[in-house]
Amino acid sequence: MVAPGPNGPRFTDVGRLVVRCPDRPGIVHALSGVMTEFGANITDSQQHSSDPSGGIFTLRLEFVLAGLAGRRAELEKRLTVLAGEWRMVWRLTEASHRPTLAVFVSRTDHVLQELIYRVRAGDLRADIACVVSNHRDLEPVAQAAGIPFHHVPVTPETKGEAEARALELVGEVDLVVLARYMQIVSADFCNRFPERLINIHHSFLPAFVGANPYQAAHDRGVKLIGATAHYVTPELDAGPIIEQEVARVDHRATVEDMRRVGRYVERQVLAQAVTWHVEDRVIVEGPRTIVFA
Ligand SMILES: Nc1nc2c(c(=O)[nH]1)N[C@@H](CN(C=O)c1ccc(C(=O)N[C@@H](CCC(=O)O)C(=O)O)cc1)CN2
Repeated sequence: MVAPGPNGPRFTDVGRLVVRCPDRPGIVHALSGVMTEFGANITDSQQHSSDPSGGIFTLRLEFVLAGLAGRRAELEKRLTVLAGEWRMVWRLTEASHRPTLAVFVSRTDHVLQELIYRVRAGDLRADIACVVSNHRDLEPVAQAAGIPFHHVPVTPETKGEAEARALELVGEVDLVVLARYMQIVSADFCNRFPERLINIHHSFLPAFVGANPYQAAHDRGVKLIGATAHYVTPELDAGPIIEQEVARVDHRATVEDMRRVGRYVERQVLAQAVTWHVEDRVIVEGPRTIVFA
């Protein structure tokens, strides 16, 4: 990230462009040519070709363009022309935009607390618009942080209505985070936030899918536990993985020991995934992601 500041560019002049298209020679030249046309200075560029013999090309540019907001429409018009020529899918964002998050929780607070801390510290450039929970345990946490808290109880019989109520309360946000929210969400919920719904699963996927992975890990006698942040799909814990981490345990670890050690892994993994997402560093390619960290 370009370091804005007294000697750096104005934050409002920093833009990001993410591009995906069929891979062929000349793409980088064409894109950098457009940047040059507008007098934009490319400050960071990362790219990936899925197959050297011709697959999918993915690129992420950071650039500085004086008066970006006022020239955005003109730049988007030019990129639209280029996209037609190269069959590109593209996304342009202004680094000064602070994405809004809705965070869904149940009873455990460590992941929510991590997000609140990182927003307050300025490490996560986003704003938590609301917290939604099927329990009231974490209402004091949200209130202490000045974040609206919505209690939406869920029972097997009322799951559909509860989800509709939650979505109505959330409204339009940039990203929804399931921060140890212990409810399986519907396909409709997933489709409302395509590639904008992130879950933290408390195991090193694909191991131990489901609601109680630490018990399953203990029963299996693992020597490593872990956490996985992934985009949410209707299939449980099977969405594209964004970030993972593991921690060592041994024969002395109880299930509670695993939960305690795992909490520190979960909070780090989820916060890193959300940070990369809001910085436009994660691109979904089929069942996997490309992360331009
Ligand atoms: N559609 C999806 N929904 C959710 C996913 C997902 O990948 N796709 N991840 C889960 C999180 N999770 C594990 O990380 C998880 C949460 C809950 C359950 C579960 O069986 N819940 C029961 C109710 C349990 C209860 O009431 O205490 C259920 O929903 O019927 C499994 C895995 C979040 N949602």
